Order: sequence, then C-alpha cells, then structure tokens
Amino acid sequence: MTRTDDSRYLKGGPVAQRIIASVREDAAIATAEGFPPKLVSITVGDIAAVDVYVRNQRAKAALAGIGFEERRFAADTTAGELEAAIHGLNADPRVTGIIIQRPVPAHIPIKTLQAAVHPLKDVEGMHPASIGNIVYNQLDLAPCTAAASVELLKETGLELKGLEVVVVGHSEIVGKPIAFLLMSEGATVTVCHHMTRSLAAHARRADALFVAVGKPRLIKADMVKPGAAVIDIGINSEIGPDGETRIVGDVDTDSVKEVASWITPVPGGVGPLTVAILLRNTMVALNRQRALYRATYGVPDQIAAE
Ligand SMILES: NC(=O)C1=CN([C@@H]2O[C@H](COP(=O)(O)OP(=O)(O)OC[C@H]3O[C@@H](n4cnc5c(N)ncnc54)[C@H](OP(=O)(O)O)[C@@H]3O)[C@@H](O)[C@H]2O)C=CC1
Ligand SMILES: Nc1nc(=O)c2c([nH]1)NC[C@@H]1CN(c3ccc(C(=O)N[C@@H](CCC(=O)O)C(=O)O)cc3)C=[N+]21
Repeated sequence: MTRTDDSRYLKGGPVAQRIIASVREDAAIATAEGFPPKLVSITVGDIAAVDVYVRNQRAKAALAGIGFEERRFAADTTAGELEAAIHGLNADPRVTGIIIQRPVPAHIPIKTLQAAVHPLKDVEGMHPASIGNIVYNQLDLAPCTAAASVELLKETGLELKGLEVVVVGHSEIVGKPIAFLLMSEGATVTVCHHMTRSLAAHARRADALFVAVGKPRLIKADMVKPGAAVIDIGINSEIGPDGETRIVGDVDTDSVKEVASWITPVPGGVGPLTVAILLRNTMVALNRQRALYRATYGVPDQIAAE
C-alpha cells in the first residue's frame, strides 16, 4: 500500500482546506465591511523550521484573502528594539494579528515579547492573559499547533470523553496547551517529559498518543498500544539515505503504522493544519477587535435596537 492511499494516515491537508475555505468567506465579509484582516509575522534570526512555517503562512493567507507581512529582524536585535516594534504594531489599526515566530535568540526573553503583543491581536493565544482562556474551557482561540493536533484526533471519530491520552513534551506552546484542550474535552490526560521515568510504560497505555519533543524516531512500535491514534507533531530536518534533507517527525512512522490504527504523516499531518488554524485564529482576533469597537463607539443598528 502506498503512503498516500493508506487510510491509517490522518492527513492535515483536507481538514486545512475546509478551514481555509471558511476563513476565506469570513475574510471577504470583514473586508467588504471595512475591516480587512492583516497578519504580521515577526522573525528574529534565521531558523529553517520557521522559514517553512512563514512560507506556508504567506501562501495560505493569500488563498484566504488575509493580508500578510513578514518583519525580519537580525539575530542581534535587542529585546527593547523588538518590544518597540511590537508596540508600533499594536498601535497600528491596519494590523489585526501579530505572531512571534519561535524560537528567538537566547538573549531575548520570549515571554517579554509574547506579553508585549496586545491580547486582542494575539493570534496564537500565547499572551499570559490569553493562555488562561483554555484553562477556563474557552477554546475558540488556542495555540495553533495544539488546536491542530486535537482537531486531527477528532477526525478519527473517537469519543474524547474518558479517552486515555498521553502527551509527550510539555512546552508552553504545544504540549501543555494540548493537555488543557483535551482536559476540556473530558479526556484523561497524562503528560510526559524528559524527567518521566518510563516513557514507554506510559505511552503504551494511550488510546491517543501526542508527541511533541523534537527527536526523530523517539516513539517506536513497542511503545504504542495496538489500535491507538498517534499524533506526531515533531518537525525535524535530517539528511536522508539519498543525501537529501528531509522533514521527519518524532515517531518511527514505518514501524508504528503497523501497530496504530491512525497516524499523522510528517510532512502532511499537523503542519498544514497548524497554518489553517493560525488563519482561523486571525479571524477570531479580528472579530474580537470589531466587538470592542462596537462596544466602545456603538454602531447605528445597535443604537437603534436599544
Ligand atoms: N507541526 C507544527 O506545527 C509544530 C511543530 N513543532 C515541532 O514539535 C516539536 C516540539 O516543539 P516544542 O514543543 O516547541 O519544543 P520544546 O523544545 O520547547 O519542547 C520539547 C519538549 O519535549 C520534552 N522532552 C525532551 N526530551 C524528551 C524525552 N527524551 N522524552 C520525553 N520528553 C522529552 C521536553 O521536556 P523538558 O522541558 O522537561 O526537557 C519539552 O517539554 C519540535 O520538533 C518542533 O519542531 C513545534 C511547533 C509547531
Ligand atoms: N510562534 C510559533 N508558533 C508555531 O506554531 C511555530 C513557531 N513559532 N516556530 C516554528 C514552528 C514550526 N511550525 C511549523 C508549522 C507548520 C509547518 C508546515 O506547514 N509543515 C508542512 C511542511 C511542508 C513543506 O515542506 O512545505 C507539513 O508538515 O506538511 C511546519 C512548521 C510552527 N511553529
């Protein structure tokens, strides 16, 4: 069976297309009403994984009718200069969304930058005031990769209530938000990290296994419960046997696919859906800004209805 026609593969492309089509409709309406969405990406330094992401953001934003601008900063830019740039974007009414590509160079505290983004323009939900929403079961705007991973699990049709889920990796942007989203859905969640004593023992209990670590082939077939759903979030570049650079995930896909009932391919799994969710979040953020304008200044139909 070839890679593409195997029904065990949970592909992100079709789900991403559905989301982008709906975002495109919302963006066209907002634009016609005088609120064109515009996303600004901030990149500091040169990182290959970020380049792939930004390239896809630009392409899909164009498809969806969302304005996109990339602001690139040299690796030696100071935190102060970056904060000033972010404040400028906050104050610019034409900019409706801001994303800070991670990682940033070590001398810049990422939390300071995330906190500088106005919460209404925070399309990733990484501002400390935004990330709390998912703790309060408010799930309409969540960190994109986490939301994409959970959305792909939903594609299996598995009942999330009571599902045994194991998340490997507990970063603020991927692992932790996945755990909170799944808790909101009623799953029983175990979170593993580098200090976990027996990763294999935990992983083997999972009906759904999420892996976001950044280590190729960390998860092997003997760590997966037969029939499980495996969501591989890793994006790692490595040199293949042919000498070409290729992208692989954190899961040893060839062996695990013989055990799992569902597995996300890399590339073609979580990645494309992450981009689509970012654009969906951009529209959620825009609509929140519009709601604030309405509440602050009033609009004729609201005033007439009072
Ligand atoms: N598809 C997509 O859209 C995206 C993909 N990614 C990819 O996902 C992966 C993870 O990204 P990110 O969360 O940002 O990475 P981080 O490096 O921030 O986090 C990695 C996590 O893995 C844990 N970890 C490290 N080694 C082990 C181990 N041997 N066993 C179990 N856990 C371990 C770390 O734990 P500890 O902190 O305790 O060391 C940490 O929680 C990367 O490959 C990245 O490229 C990231 C973002 C988006
Ligand atoms: N603040 C922040 N948020 C992120 O979510 C974030 C980030 N920083 N920094 C970089 C990582 C990496 N990341 C990717 C998302 C999609 C693809 C993607 O579209 N992948 C395609 C790649 C296809 C191709 O090669 O073009 C796929 O997997 O099929 C890749 C990588 C998001 N990240």
